[in-house]
Amino acid sequence: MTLISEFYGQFYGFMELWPVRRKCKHDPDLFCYICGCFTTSKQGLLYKHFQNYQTENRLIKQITFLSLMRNLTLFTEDPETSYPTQDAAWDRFEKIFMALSGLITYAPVFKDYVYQGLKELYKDNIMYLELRVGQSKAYELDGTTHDRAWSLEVYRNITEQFRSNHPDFIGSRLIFSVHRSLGVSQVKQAVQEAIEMQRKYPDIVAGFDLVGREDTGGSIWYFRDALSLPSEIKTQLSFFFHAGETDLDGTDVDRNVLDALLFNTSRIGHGFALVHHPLAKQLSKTRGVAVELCPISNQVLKLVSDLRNHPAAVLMSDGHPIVVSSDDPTLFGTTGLSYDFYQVFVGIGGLSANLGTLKELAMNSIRYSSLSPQLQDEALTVWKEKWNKFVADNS
Ligand SMILES: O=c1[nH]cnc2c1ncn2[C@@H]1O[C@H](CO)[C@@H](O)[C@H]1O
Repeated sequence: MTLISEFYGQFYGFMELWPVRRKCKHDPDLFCYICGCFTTSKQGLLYKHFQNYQTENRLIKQITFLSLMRNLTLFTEDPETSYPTQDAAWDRFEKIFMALSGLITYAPVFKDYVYQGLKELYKDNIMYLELRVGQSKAYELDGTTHDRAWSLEVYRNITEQFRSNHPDFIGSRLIFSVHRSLGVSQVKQAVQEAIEMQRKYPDIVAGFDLVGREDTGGSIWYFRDALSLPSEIKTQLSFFFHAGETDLDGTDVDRNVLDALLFNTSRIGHGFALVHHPLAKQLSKTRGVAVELCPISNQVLKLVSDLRNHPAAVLMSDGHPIVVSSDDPTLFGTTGLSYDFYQVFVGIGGLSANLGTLKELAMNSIRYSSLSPQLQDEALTVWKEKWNKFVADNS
């Protein structure tokens, strides 16, 4: 993650010279990212390159690196031309995820990726992380794949290793996510798996979510049979639904915010449409269901251009519970969470935002986390010490 965002600016000019569409030499029927283009293959072709990487010459290695920079982020100097519509932005966004999947699920890379990710967040003063994880399985070069439990143990072991080197880091918990382009039975299977994993790894599995573009995927209501499974079998699975990430007022998708609340969601991802639904807005406030606000993501994916007009400005002035999140910082060319905090503070909060706003937002991240009340208290104690030092050092 750090690599991509730190080096991107430096190499951007040179990368423009690199031809865009090239056939992959490893599979001439497809285009691929390292050779310079998007593939339609589901898994991406990156794994093929690892097989030959050691023997490639220096120039090829450099080109590989530059191609990765160019193709694996949405960063562009002229977003209005590159992404004229929401469709264009989402199209490229999803393709990048497909390609990244082939890269980061190669088992040794995956372990390093998790560690480097934690390092980058820690450098940005993040003490605790709740991360949505997808369904891709880790693989080895001989073609074998690892099961979900293997990935969960990697997350757990790598986080423990990180904590032993950084004792003030509290830890990370995972939200199982499944793409909303799948069918009801596949989502039901994923819910079943999330229930099993939560039973086996209660310390790190926080719950379940549906991801992907709401405007083109299945609504929460569409998946109602799958999502009812936990209550049918009388078990508990927390939901952290993406809901209302749309500006299509009055559609089924727009009503996802209501259905998320009816399914007792613990937080609402984005909740951009929440202000259009007074009842949902009130329910979410009184139940303490925080909105995960991702300002940079909303801007890049073209839900809002001027952040002063972001619906969250209404939520903030109403004292609605809000947590700030970064969504997919690598893809947006940012790192950590500070960029999003800046946007919330300066853009959405406007002139009435002050030190108290930052304090409230930072504490919300702990208050509305999936940590137990006891762990939240412990985390708040550590956080308060850091906050007092920050204020003292800067006053
Ligand atoms: O802001 C978002 N809204 C909806 N889906 C998202 C967002 N960010 C990422 N993903 C989804 O997560 C998957 C990778 O795990 C991607 O396929 C993308 O659809």
